[in-house]
Amino acid sequence: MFTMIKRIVNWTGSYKKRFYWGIVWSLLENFFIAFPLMGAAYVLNLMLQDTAGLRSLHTKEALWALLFMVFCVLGRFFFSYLRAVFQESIAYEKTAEERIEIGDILKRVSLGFFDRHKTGEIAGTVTTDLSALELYAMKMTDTVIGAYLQTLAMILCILFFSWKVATVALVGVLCSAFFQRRLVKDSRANTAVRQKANDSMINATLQFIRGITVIKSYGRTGSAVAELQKSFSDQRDINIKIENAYMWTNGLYQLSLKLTSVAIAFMVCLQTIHGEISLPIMLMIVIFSFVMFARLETVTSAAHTLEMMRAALDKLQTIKTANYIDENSKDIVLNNFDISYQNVSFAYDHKNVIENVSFSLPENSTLAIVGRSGSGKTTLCNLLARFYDVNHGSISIDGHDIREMTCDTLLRYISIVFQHVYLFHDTILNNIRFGRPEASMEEIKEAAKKAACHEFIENLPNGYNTMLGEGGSTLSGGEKQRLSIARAILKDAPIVILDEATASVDPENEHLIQQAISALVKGKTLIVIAHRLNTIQFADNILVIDQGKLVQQGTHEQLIEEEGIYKDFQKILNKTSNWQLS
Ligand SMILES: Nc1ncnc2c1ncn2[C@@H]1O[C@H](COP(=O)(O)OP(=O)(O)OP(=O)(O)O)[C@@H](O)[C@H]1O
Repeated sequence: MFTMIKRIVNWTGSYKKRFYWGIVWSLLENFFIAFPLMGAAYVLNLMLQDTAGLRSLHTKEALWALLFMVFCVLGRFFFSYLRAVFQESIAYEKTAEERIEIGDILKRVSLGFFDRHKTGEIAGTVTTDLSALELYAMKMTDTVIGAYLQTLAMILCILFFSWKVATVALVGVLCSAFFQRRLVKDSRANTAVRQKANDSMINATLQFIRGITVIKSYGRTGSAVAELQKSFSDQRDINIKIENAYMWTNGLYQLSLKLTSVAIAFMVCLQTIHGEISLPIMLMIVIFSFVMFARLETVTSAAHTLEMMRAALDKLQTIKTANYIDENSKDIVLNNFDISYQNVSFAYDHKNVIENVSFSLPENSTLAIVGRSGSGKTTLCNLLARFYDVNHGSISIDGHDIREMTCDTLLRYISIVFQHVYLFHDTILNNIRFGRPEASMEEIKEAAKKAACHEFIENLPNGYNTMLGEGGSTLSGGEKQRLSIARAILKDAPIVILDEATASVDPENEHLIQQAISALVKGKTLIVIAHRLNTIQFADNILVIDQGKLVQQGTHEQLIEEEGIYKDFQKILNKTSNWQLS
């Protein structure tokens, strides 16, 4: 438990000093809880002496005692307030910083990171885990530290009157610590399982929501819901298992503290009978014995919650220690946009996908990449955008290896239109503006006109301020595609990567999209992943990729004369005008 507290303290980073000051205020607060009891014992002592006729109790003495108690109550609230001011907002401030930092990190890691860590896992860290830290990190550490400080303050007060009773109290606390350690051990073992069940539940839920159209269209609602329900019941089972384990050990812990209270009361009675301590002191210590463990009794639940946070901190650590893809890169100003791939090889984990590919693409020219589905076309483009880094060879622009450039710099020069368009749950205006946040309304409308989407946007009830569903779900495929092209036109980057995706739209939309694409690529260095040969016949250079290898290259006229994949594709195209390569 204390290692966990140490971890949380380290996690607070620059707020550590405030946390330590909080402990000082907490200690003082606890002394001010113990002092009134001592004051009450003192007054009681005087009253008993008065009753026994040994000395008379003066009103002045009673007033002073009353004043002292009021002072203690005020002191307690003052230090409690100071502790709250110093400590309580730390977790909120820290988690806000963490969320911003994670956003930054996720922007700079390779896409391979997202292959290794599921979306649910990352979403769980940013939402559930950080929320748990936000809500409980400070509260639980305060509960534990406060409880031990209060017990320490009370034992020190008892020590002032009887070292024997103080020793009994100390031994009792040490015994209870044994059960508390056991509880922490159980919690630690179960937390990892619970965390896994939690991530699986988030993943299953996300998958269910994302795949809802496929699930419905295949009539698999029953089995999909069953899978979702399984993740919910796994989560329930592990929670019940944790609670059961907790109940027993916690029961023993509470019992040890109660027995210690009884032992203290017994001990103090014996000492009173033997005349070692007076009756008022005995009463004070008996009161102490039942109050001193009140906060300590809540420690197990705090320790349990703290252990739950261990997994959250572990997951946070995994994200925070992820390698930036552009760790040692810098901002480079490019003067031209000649692109060159030299002996490029790449593997996802251990699966070779690109093998020794070399080609060059002069500025302002058009390169088309064709090949069967899964041949590596998208991967070749992803390497240019540094979504992944090459394993061997190099890619350069204007003679600079792209690994020397930060992703932000590199991506300033590149616009990508993906085959699967993603639009944000935001207004149409902001979705287009994403290409260039500082763009004016006129520039946005101009880009929309070029991308042949101004008209349909204007016809919407709220025009450019229309809110889109998540992923652009409220628009047709063709409309989404044109909006994404408007976004790229607005960005006006000198290099354009186009995952050509007009195959699945109707002829009218195809015409509009082609019109939008022509506006986008004018005067740019263009790489187009061609799904249909008839759209790339005018490319300056065509690469034919087969199983990650560059097997042919040349113009359409040259390739059509050669025996090979390209000619075969052309034959198929001639046979059926609707044929798709991928
Ligand atoms: N993130 C990934 N992790 C592991 N393997 C991947 C990943 N992405 C793609 N692959 C594999 O790499 C190979 C090349 O994929 P890529 O998407 O580059 O092909 P493609 O030619 O663009 O295909 P398509 O035309 O169907 O889009 C495929 O075998 C694919 O299964």
